[in-house]
Amino acid sequence: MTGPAIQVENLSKTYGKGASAVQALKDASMYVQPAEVVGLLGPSGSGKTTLLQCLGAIIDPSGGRITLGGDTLFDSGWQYSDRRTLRRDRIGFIFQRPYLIPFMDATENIAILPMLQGQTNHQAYDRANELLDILDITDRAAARIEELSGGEQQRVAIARALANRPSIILADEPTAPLDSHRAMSVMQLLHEMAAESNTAIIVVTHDENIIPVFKRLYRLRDGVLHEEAGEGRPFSTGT
Ligand SMILES: Nc1ncnc2c1ncn2[C@@H]1O[C@H](COP(=O)(O)OP(=O)(O)OP(=O)(O)O)[C@@H](O)[C@H]1O
Repeated sequence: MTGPAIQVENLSKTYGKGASAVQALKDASMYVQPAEVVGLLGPSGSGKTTLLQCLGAIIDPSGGRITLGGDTLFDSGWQYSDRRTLRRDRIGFIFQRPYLIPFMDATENIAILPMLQGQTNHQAYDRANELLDILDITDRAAARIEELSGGEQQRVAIARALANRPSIILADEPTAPLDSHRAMSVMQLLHEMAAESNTAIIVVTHDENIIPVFKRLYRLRDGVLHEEAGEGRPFSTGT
């Protein structure tokens, strides 16, 4: 193993200044190994979204260090001027709602990112078809987004997050809109995808049903991050 996919050291984030300043992250440190899926828990307002947005290079941390696959991304300042390209090429995002492009079909929604990355249409569609196959939704490839169920849409969103083979995926409550059976199958898929593509995945969740599947967890309280051992409960087969 070559070291963590992502390493965070003493990350802090303060919103605002003076009397109205909010210290949303206080010296947060964490790591995720390649192919590992970790949970990120914490009550509302504890800093989960702030941490995810710092890791996703969406907002600026106030201090600390973020290393992605050995490359320093942030060290008291961003080390990459083109953070849009950094996000597109190296980080995958899965949100609570899939945010798919409604006038494109499932395949096009997945192929668009590799095409933006500069791959040929042929390569991008090959990758999209491969992911549709792995995620077992090939039969819905040509469906418009509105014709897909919530679970199918979330599978397409997972495929899109994997399309550019990112080293890390940030998932913000990916199972929130799903019933418990679909939520568990999305979690199982995320674990399979992590193992298959050596991707590190951080899953923010409030979902009590899925918390037992994590082997390792981080919990935020008032901006302070702690590591915890999880149950690592196996997925039951045949569901
Ligand atoms: N843009 C902002 N400006 C000022 N304060 C903010 C901003 N965004 C978040 N905060 C504050 O930072 C703290 C952490 O917020 P954050 O959204 O990261 O929490 P969270 O754990 O994701 O909450 P939830 O589970 O409700 O989404 C909260 O006190 C919040 O009010």
